[in-house]
Amino acid sequence: MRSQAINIYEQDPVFSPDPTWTLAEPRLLLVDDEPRLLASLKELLDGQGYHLTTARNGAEAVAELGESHFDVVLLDIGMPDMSGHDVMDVINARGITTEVIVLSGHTGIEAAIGAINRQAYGYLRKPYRTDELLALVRNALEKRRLHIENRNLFARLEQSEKMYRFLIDSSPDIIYTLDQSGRFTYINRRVTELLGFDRDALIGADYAALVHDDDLDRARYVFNERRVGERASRNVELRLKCNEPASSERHFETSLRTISFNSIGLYASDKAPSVEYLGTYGIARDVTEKRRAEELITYQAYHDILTDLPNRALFHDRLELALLQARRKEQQLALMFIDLDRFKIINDSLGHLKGDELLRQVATRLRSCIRKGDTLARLGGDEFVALLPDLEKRTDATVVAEKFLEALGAPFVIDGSELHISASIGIAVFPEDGENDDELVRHADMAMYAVKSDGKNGFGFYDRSLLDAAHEKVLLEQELRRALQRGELEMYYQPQVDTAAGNVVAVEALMRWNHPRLGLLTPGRFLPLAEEMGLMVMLSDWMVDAVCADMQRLQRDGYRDLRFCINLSPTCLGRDEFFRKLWRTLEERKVAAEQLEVEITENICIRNPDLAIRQLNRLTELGVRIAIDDFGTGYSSLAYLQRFEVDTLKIDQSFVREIGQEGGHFPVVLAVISIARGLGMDLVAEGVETERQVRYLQQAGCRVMQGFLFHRPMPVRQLQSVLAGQASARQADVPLQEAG
Ligand SMILES: Nc1nc2c(ncn2[C@@H]2O[C@H](COP(=O)(O)O[C@H]3[C@@H](O)[C@H](n4cnc5c(=O)[nH]c(N)nc54)O[C@@H]3COP(=O)(O)O)[C@@H](O)[C@H]2O)c(=O)[nH]1
Repeated sequence: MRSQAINIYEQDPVFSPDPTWTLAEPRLLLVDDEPRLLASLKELLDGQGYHLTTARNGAEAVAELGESHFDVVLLDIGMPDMSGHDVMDVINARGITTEVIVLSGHTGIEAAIGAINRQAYGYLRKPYRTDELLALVRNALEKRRLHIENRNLFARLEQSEKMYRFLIDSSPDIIYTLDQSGRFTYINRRVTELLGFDRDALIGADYAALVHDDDLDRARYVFNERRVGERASRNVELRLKCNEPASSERHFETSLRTISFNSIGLYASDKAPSVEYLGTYGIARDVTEKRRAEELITYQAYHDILTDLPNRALFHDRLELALLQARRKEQQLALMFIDLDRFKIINDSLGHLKGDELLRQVATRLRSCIRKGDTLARLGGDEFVALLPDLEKRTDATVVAEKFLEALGAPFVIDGSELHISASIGIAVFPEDGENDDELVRHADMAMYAVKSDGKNGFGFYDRSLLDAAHEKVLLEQELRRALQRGELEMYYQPQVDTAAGNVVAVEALMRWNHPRLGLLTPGRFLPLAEEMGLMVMLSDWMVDAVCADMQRLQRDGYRDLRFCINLSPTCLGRDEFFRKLWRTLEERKVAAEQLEVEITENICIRNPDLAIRQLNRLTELGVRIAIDDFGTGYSSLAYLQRFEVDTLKIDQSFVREIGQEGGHFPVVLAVISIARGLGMDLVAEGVETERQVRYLQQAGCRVMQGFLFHRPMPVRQLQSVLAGQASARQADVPLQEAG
């Protein structure tokens, strides 16, 4: 509500009430050049309740009239300097409001005519009768009183009219009246401010000049409203045209405003409305901003703010509708679940602002691949869905999926740097792969996961076998929860061999699940599930216990220098509790922290490098060694390697696997070896499977190796025999190479 302090009296002095317009003590001016007559006149009027002022000639009278206000002037005509007529001319010329009674010694008619022509109230010839004079003065004062009352009444009327106009014109609403044929008879100033129309030009114009063509039908009821009271039109919203005042061309409609109308019929009499219908009176309130705000809220409720794509809610609405139509027309429709590969890593390493920019660019590219009737929505994070109604055949979805992958294939430029990203797309087609909204989404999601676990960057359709896999997953989840209590988990150990000395210097602890139904499962089958289910902390705690127990056992066997390497998930490293647990267990088992090495991957520093570095330093303080696993495959900055103590670099199996042909050159392997040397770290090559690899690595300067060529991961009992065999072989001086 706008408020504005306006003094309407200031705008027009006519409406100021005159404080002198009161007859409490009437003011009389007595003018005569004959001092004796002036004195007797004064004496005559004294004691009558008047305020008397005297003037001895015309000039004095004019001066008094200029200074004070008088209700009645008793004026002599024949004065030497200035006649009574001259004084009256001054009174008339200056617009002085007073009543003049002429007192004349002249006997001729001219003096009387002159006085009457100058609007004298009365004329008395000298000598006059006292009672006659007093009566004339009283009558003049009565006329004066009536005049004052009239003026005050008029001023009040003018004032209230002005107040009414002011209120109507400063109303935030458009207020109007129409005649019986729908033509404006009145409209307030607000119409100009709001719609840009000249209000005078609108008077006499048909209301239709203002109304948007599409709303004319509804407008008819509002603008021809004959009803009054409760039944009259209330809060009817119409769109009104706006006039563009600045344009030199006659550009009539430039935009629209939404206006809410309340209107009633206007009748000549309040009492009998049906008798004489005059037209319609209405108040129209601008609700455009309210409407826009509501529209924005609705838009935001159904759209993803980052990409401007439909969100989950709108997507489900559209899917429901599309399904209704597809059922009715017996058509197919495709639902595609699009999930970006490795987005989390990119987002964590580059920061969320760049991640957001990437998502925006991805959305733009995906949108460019679909047709008008299709819907692309963002469900959240890096998950998009596409809905393709009117699908002629299943393979049409293939074309769109290929387009999506191709569109994402070109590099993205974010802040001047090039970025590559791919996507895994799962497709479910109605009615074959799902009958309803929920089923289709679930099945497309399953198909997408299948693509992910099949190497990502591709697309695949849902089929029943995926459902079996999903059931299997649910089953596995339940079994994993029970695996710990049932003692089905077991630690295996894979030796790391110093190929120059020929002995096992360390073992990597690798978890196994002796699954009652599926046999021995490697971590790839159940650790991601455990991570997803939030069981990782529990499993890690169990692993630390189990490894420390085995360390103690082997220590008792005499292997005090054997190093045990454990894999640690970032989820565990972030917990303070883990350190207490590790320290307590090492204490209880009486094994040296220096015998333990924690393998982490480079990515551990991506999400929260400061926390990771703090925690790694705590491990070092405990005496535990740190190894970087899969070095060279992740996303790390060498700068991080200098912020905590790294004891060992492990050359990743993928690099070792490349060492194929004899005499070849494998620069990544050489680079990792020289980094380790340069930073004074130990080196382990993992995944060594061939003699050729051993030779190359040895020549390049890497002595310690781990791989199937030497040993596969094994249970602790088997490890004990390997170590025992190694000890006796050394005694017999037999070269170390496992037989099986
Ligand atoms: N947080 C935890 N993670 C764990 C734990 N135990 C294991 N893991 C992680 O699982 C990854 C896979 O382990 P696994 O399936 O046991 O595979 C290891 C070896 O069996 C395999 N390997 C070793 N030598 C060879 C070889 O010559 N060829 C070949 N194809 N594979 C080989 O490599 C895995 C060990 O590699 P790495 O860890 O990179 O040294 C495992 O990598 C852990 O990340 C656990 O208790 N907690």
